[in-house]
Amino acid sequence: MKVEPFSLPLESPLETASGTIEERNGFVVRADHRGETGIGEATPLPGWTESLGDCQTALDSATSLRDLDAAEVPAARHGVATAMLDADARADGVPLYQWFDADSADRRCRSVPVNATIGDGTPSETADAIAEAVESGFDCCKLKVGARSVEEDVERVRAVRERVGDDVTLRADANGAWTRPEAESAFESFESLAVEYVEQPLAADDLAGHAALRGGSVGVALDESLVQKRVGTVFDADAADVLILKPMVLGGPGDAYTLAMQARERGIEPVVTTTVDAVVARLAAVHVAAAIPDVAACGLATGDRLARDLAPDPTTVSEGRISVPQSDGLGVDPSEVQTDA
Ligand SMILES: O=C(O)CCC(=O)c1ccccc1C(=O)O
Ligand SMILES: [Mg+2]
Repeated sequence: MKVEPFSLPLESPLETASGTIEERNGFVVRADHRGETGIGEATPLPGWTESLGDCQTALDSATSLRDLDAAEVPAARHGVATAMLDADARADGVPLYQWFDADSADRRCRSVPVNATIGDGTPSETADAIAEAVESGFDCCKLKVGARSVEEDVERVRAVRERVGDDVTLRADANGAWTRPEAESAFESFESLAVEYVEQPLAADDLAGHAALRGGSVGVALDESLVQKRVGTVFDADAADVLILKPMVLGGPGDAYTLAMQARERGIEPVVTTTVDAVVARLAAVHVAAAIPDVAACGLATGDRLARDLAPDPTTVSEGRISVPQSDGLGVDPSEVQTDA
């Protein structure tokens, strides 16, 4: 196994209620498996995964995937798991999304729907950013809330709704910022603004609070709660309409795919997102989404936030969809991946 560090600045930092993401540091992993060299990416995100140092330590000492615990070092595990899956899918001559479910291996998925991701900002900045996204083809936009008062966030969503009309699906992501009364007030206002769902309105450990918010027209999506709680506990709490699945946070593409299928069985809609990663991990997330039949719009259109990348991006985003590479494996040529770009 070969592990190389990289550091990539963001061209447009993402402002959220739990801080601003300004750069992404991680490791490219190359692993020989079944006669192929697969490529993976471990890009830890402080607060969501292990630290960069712990990720490096785990990668340096691991000899196989089994040495890497999804709950302890999810990003390191993601890096190795992705490299193995890339090699597996190459060895079997299929794009990675087809490799996840052998029973429907001839199902073609050429693109998946995506949402635009809009950070915090004033009402007019937010309306401008969403109008621009809609102009470039997105019909589903997610905006970050919770960094300012609920009144201001409601004003932002109202400004957006007035600007883009009723045909655009709007989602919000509070990143755990609200108290129960704040969330109740936001949900009440968001009903008339036709917000589809709110991601993580309350603190990650407040499953009962999330369960109590459900039942109206605004859905509850859990994201950070999956980091904090066992998935069985989340399912048992009946606290979510939607589960946000981040392969980097969950220990790899295979773990995320398995969770997506478990969610579907329970009537919970899976939504796959990146953690604003480099191209290798973004592709892994695209393949997870493509493996889910009729997947809802996913948070995969984050590539253009990076100022530079590890390799050319084979995907394109247009008309609110991201293309899915159809070549074997992830769809990136390992010889084109450079960590010193
Ligand atoms: O879901 C999206 O649209 C993009 C991904 C995203 O918002 C995100 C990116 C990095 C860290 C956390 C989050 C999040 O969903 O909270
Ligand atoms: Mg979220």
